Amino acid sequence: MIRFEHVTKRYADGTTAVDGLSFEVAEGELVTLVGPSGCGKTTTMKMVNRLIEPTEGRISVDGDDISAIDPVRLRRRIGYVIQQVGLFPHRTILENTATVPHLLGWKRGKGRERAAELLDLVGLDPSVYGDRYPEQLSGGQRQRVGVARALAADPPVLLMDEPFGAVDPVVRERLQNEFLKLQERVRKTVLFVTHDIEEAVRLGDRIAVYGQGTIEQFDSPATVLGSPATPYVADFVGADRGLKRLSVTPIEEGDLDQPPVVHLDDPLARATERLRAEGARWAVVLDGRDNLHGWIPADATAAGAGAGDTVRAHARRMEAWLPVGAPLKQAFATMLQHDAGWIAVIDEESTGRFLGVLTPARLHEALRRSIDADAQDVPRAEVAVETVESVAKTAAR
Ligand SMILES: Nc1ncnc2c1ncn2[C@@H]1O[C@H](COP(=O)(O)OP(=O)(O)OP(=O)(O)O)[C@@H](O)[C@H]1O
Repeated sequence: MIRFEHVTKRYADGTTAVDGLSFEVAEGELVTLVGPSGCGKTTTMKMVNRLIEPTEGRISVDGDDISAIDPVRLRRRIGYVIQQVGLFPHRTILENTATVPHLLGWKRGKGRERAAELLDLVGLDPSVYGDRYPEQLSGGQRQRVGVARALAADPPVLLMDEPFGAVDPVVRERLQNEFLKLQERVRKTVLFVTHDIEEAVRLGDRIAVYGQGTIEQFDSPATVLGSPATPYVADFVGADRGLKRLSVTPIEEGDLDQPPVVHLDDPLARATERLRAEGARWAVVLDGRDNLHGWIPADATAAGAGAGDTVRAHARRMEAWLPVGAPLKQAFATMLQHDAGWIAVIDEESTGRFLGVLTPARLHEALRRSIDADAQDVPRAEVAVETVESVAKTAAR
């Protein structure tokens, strides 16, 4: 879909920012360009929408040589999201989002309708945020508007230059998760620039690791982490690649344990009796729709329970939970944050249906699974084997 053939960019002062670059991004693929500051990532990206012209070589989008396409027309086929978002301060969020449809000459109503749809898609209720101005939004919300605006005219290609670089790490991780879900639905061909290897491995179907103006390795995240092509890549990927593997390995349903489950309206005496009979120290508490409510200890009856009590009166809320598919790293961080021996895993934040619990032992197994799967592609000796204990030590340092 996007193809670079022997592309070089030399600036007027003689700086060679990009040197003989050749690579391809397939349709619907998300490729992250990662590397240290000044290695040529932004130059690469800006050549795709002709904000910068190459000195040599050829770039094509969907088979068309872009040097033959009028830059303004070209940019309308390509969504562009940057760190500074660049929203118009005196236009509402809805108007900002409808910028490209407006430029394309869509009827006002149709453009606004599309903008509202897109705001919804990035998790901003248009009836709440549509009439606000950019300064009335948080940094993370403004980034979402940037993504919505870039998608408004449904371009096949999306260029994203450090789009989540300016927000704090927690918001950043949330935006990354949301963007991955969105990408599953819209399947754009994406070039994504970042200097953060962790972001690169989390988001990319493939990663291009840049040296100085050249690509040192272009491969799947697992291969880049498990089998760096050069000492430079190994150094850039870093010694803590076991931790990064935690970032790219999702929690799967098969990783979960099934502890005893009770419901809010169950009689307390019966529930605790059952736990005692099963030798369990606690049970997960669900509401009437099988959504996670919390947990209850086996000795709840000892804590001054009345005869007619239900589980509801003694259940404790559960803060340590995650949706399935979240990275193991987040599970590990959640366990540490809540000082929890296990965390609950639910279907999706929106439905809340309880699926099971993840324990440290199961987390360890999941990590092994990821390493073993990877070892099929790369020599075993190359794979860093991390245990939960060693990861915990690294994290504690
Ligand atoms: N207009 C310009 N004139 C001269 N040199 C430039 C120009 N723009 C960029 N460069 C140089 O080209 C090289 C690549 O810059 P580029 O912005 O592509 O890097 P980058 O990898 O995106 O860096 P960062 O992560 O800091 O944004 C750098 O050495 C930079 O100083």
